[in-house]
Amino acid sequence: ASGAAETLLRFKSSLTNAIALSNWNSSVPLCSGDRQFWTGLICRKGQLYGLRLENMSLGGAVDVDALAALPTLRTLSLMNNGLQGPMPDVKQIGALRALYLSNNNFSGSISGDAFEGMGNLKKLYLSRNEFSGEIPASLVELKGVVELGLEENLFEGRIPDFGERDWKYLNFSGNRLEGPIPYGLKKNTNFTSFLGDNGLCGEPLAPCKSSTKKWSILIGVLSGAAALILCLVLLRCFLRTSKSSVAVHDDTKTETKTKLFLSPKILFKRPEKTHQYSSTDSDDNSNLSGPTGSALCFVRTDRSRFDFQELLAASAEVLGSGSFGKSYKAMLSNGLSAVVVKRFGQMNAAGKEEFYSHMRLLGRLSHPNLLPLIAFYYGKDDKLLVSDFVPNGSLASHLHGKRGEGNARLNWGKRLKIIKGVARGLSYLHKELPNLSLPHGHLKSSNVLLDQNFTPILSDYALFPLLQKSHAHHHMAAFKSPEFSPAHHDRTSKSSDVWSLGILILETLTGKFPTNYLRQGKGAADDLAAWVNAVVREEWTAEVFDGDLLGGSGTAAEEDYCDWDYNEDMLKLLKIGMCCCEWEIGKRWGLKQAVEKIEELNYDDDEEEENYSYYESDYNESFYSNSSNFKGRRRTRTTHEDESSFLS
Ligand SMILES: Nc1ncnc2c1ncn2[C@@H]1O[C@H](COP(=O)(O)OP(=O)(O)OP(=O)(O)O)[C@@H](O)[C@H]1O
Repeated sequence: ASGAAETLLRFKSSLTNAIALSNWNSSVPLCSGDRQFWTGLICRKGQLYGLRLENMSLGGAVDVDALAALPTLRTLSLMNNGLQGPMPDVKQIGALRALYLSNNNFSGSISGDAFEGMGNLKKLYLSRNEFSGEIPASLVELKGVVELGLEENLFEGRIPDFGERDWKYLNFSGNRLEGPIPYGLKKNTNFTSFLGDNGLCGEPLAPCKSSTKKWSILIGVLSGAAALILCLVLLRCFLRTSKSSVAVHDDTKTETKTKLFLSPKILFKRPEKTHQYSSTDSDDNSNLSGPTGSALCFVRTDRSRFDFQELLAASAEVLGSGSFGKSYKAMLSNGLSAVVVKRFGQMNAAGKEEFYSHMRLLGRLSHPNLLPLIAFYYGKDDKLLVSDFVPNGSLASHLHGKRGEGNARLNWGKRLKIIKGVARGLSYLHKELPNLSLPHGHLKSSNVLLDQNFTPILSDYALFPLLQKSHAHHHMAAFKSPEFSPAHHDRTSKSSDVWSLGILILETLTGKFPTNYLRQGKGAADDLAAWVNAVVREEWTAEVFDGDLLGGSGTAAEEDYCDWDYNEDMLKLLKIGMCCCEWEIGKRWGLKQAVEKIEELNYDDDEEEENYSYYESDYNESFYSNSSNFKGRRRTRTTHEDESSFLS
């Protein structure tokens, strides 16, 4: 084996879950001309030029010593994996031109000299890890770097002065940086590059307050606070003497307010209100007639408006980091409405005109099972989409999240209600957006939000035309369908949404997280649909259902299956799910058929469901006794007089 092959195998051995690299084999050459024989290699003129090991679910730490022994290596991408540990000592691979480590679990501070001597580096992406501490000083010395992605880490302190450059990409957003934005960074950047960094100021954000101004504000605040305290003391004395219970009530109020004020999650706070991106909203929709300025554009007439400054000034918390960027919940200053701002960093597939017209299209959609788009912001690198906050979590959090207070188990009634709503919302999208190849495209359980009544509300729909293709291919649910193969022609179609619906149904019935969400194209042995198929074929059908759904409390292994119960409609829904998950598109059900079949299923009123009245009223013994396909067993309940006859 060549030295490079041995070195690569050594590097591989430091990784965990390197299944995607199973064809790395020392008896096979690495490259021939520009062709590579090992997965993830980039070859140039018969030599190893780069490693592109993205989206492979790789874990473990990076063996930089091994990589340093590859003298021709110029580009290294380990993006979108689960790699851990501190920042790898990349200066050992001094000739690198591009380094992509985004979307991993790297953490800790990066030493100041981490990039010393890497004079060839042009692109550095460390986004969406947990790097902390200051931005390393050695980075500033690398004058060739024109693409720098540091967003969504925990960097703190000031942004160093990189001098003037023609930045092709620059992003510091979603960190804990503070202080003035250096002058040189104003060129080719806009404020989205700094969004979410509490404490940054200066162009393109609001101006920094001068220190004299700060002092006068401080003095003003202090004297105001002193006056307030005096008033409070007097008020308290007065209340004490009049009615003690009122004083107790006041204390509680003060405590709540303090907690809110001290919350570390205040992200959008900005010092003052004047920068060039203040809203240009008018009362009509004229700002949507074409791409005008950099403003928050409202797409609906039925919503009260707020301006960008209000959004920036809102208290906000991070809801989570998805495949496209972070989502923030922001409480508007009216104190009543909460909105969600989702930042998309890979949304440059459409030009500005096309983007605006797509937003207009989305703004016209209206259905009880769709999350309405309220407004958007169009920036060169980042786009922001604003929608309502939906208060009851997502289907994913209810199925797979922690059990406990506020996260009651989902009974059959709720699950069926959710699936029905999802089917209706999806069917509406297919009807209203006939020209889109993927009317939803990203249907999965974290994009099914639930309101207080467990009405499902679909989010992140119809975005495919806007997203960079390669990013969409890696992340969107439709591209996890069997008809998509990264290496071949993309055969996804509207039917891929049906496949996603099928997976969602199976996930909802089994309570299992579909590994399908993590992988592109054809699944393997752990494919949820394949698992369900196998279990049903083996007639262990009761085991397929989530224990919670059947009234059991533990996992399948812990349960006594004689205590389990399922009903005819659950089986019908299981079948619908399986028919939607057919690998062959020709055999797969169409959406219309799936929706019709789902609509035929019944559920009782939620309240009754909670009391298990379902089991009393809808129990269909003849189905169970006649069914030879399924081992139906009834949950042992003292109220069932006919228990023994069923089991015998
Ligand atoms: N409008 C909303 N109201 C309430 N929660 C929301 C809203 N939008 C998103 N969330 C929740 O915020 C979290 C992050 O959402 P986000 O859409 O960014 O990522 P995701 O759904 O996990 O992945 P993806 O980006 O692939 O859709 C998720 O738990 C999601 O359920």
